[in-house]
Amino acid sequence: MAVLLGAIADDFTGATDLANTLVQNGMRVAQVIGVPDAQTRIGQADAVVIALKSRTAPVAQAVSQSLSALEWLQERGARQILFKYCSTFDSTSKGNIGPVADALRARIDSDFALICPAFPANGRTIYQGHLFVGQQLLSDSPMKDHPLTPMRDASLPRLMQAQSHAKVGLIPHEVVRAGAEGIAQRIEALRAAGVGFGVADAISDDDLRALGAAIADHRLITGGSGIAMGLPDNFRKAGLLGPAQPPVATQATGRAVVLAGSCSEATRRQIAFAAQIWPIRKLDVDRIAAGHDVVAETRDWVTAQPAHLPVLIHGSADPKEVRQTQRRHGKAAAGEMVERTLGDLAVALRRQGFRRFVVAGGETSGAVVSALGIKALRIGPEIAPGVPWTETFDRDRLALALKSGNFGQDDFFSRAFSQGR
Ligand SMILES: Nc1ncnc2c1ncn2[C@@H]1O[C@H](COP(=O)(O)OP(=O)(O)OP(=O)(O)O)[C@@H](O)[C@H]1O
Ligand SMILES: O=C(O)[C@@H](O)C(=O)CO
Repeated sequence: MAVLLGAIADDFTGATDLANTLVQNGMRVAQVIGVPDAQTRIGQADAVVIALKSRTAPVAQAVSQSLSALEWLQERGARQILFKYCSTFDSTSKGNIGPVADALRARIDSDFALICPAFPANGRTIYQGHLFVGQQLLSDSPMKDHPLTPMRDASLPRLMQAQSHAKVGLIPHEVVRAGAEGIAQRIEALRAAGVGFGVADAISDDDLRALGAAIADHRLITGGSGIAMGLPDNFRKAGLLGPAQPPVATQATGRAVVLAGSCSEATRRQIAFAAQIWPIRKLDVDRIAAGHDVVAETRDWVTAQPAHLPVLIHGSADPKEVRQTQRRHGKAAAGEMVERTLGDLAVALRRQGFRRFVVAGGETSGAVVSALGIKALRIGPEIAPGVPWTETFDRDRLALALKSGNFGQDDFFSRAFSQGR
């Protein structure tokens, strides 16, 4: 059976977020890690989400990986392609959202694509082209201090225009609110004016569903997981998608660990909460840089903890400390050292019988999932908006929850291990 929707996600937590939305809206979804090869089995899937680690990769690499992913999806007959990026539009003036979207648009030969990172359930809304995080403009939110992609502007048309060769326009809320027909007319007008990308305002799930209905025949869509909400219904209306199946709980049993690399405010609050109930340990970036075997030291510390409790290991630090660490070691190197250490730790802990992993942060999830050699994930029940449990297909099952840095309640980690499966 051909794939209906093919998605290319620029990080791993973003991929599970999107896969979760599609599962919640009744699609069978396979999430694959990296561009699949001929051997990758995806089972019976209505949608395939390819998780890349391209958000902060060099531009040329992000573009070429995304085009390879596109080719694989097109070979499987995908009717519609969704380029999934972060609901906080994580990028720099060089990219990678603009260059990847430009390249996909050219390859698909689509003259117009939507830009809509809105995710109202997690407080990301768009009004007059400005992205809000809760009550704050993106540029006033904690995203201004992100270790890799600090967001210092909230205007999506301006952010996109700096990265893309195409003309960028706006579909304002008054049009979106009026429904799918008006949205389609506005898109036609933008197209006629030579606009290649249209930022769509959206402040509610109803807005996202109206947008979804208006873009049923678009071959390329770009946005956050929210814009995917209305897409399964388009396939259902066209008689291509069967009735919804509820997600199946994960089966993995074994010790539980949280590996956190995200430095977001939400993750730091979640770590502080977990510190009251579980053993937790912070990685020392200077010791990693000095060549100490921090993986072995941390693994030995884990072994000494009570086996019935989850443990939490984090690189995460507040913005001031992150800045100081970056000054000492360089921005990319500091991030890479923490990611590599957490990835190697995941491998060491799997050898010690750990089977349930919560990973905080998109880049961090990329590092951990790659180190564990995971090729594909099945999507299980939702723990919090945008974060499902997932499970590997192998006989020696691992359950993983890949948590976007900013997502989840303060007690997310304990919720995940107690109720999420
Ligand atoms: N103490 C630290 N000093 C410098 N960099 C750090 C430190 N701790 C973590 N990092 C790095 O910060 C980056 C955090 O990015 P990551 O994508 O994992 O989280 P996030 O951006 O909050 O999550 P998401 O992408 O899901 O929104 C990683 O590269 C991580 O290695
Ligand atoms: O859209 C989001 O906020 C998340 O899915 C994500 O991409 C975090 O890395």
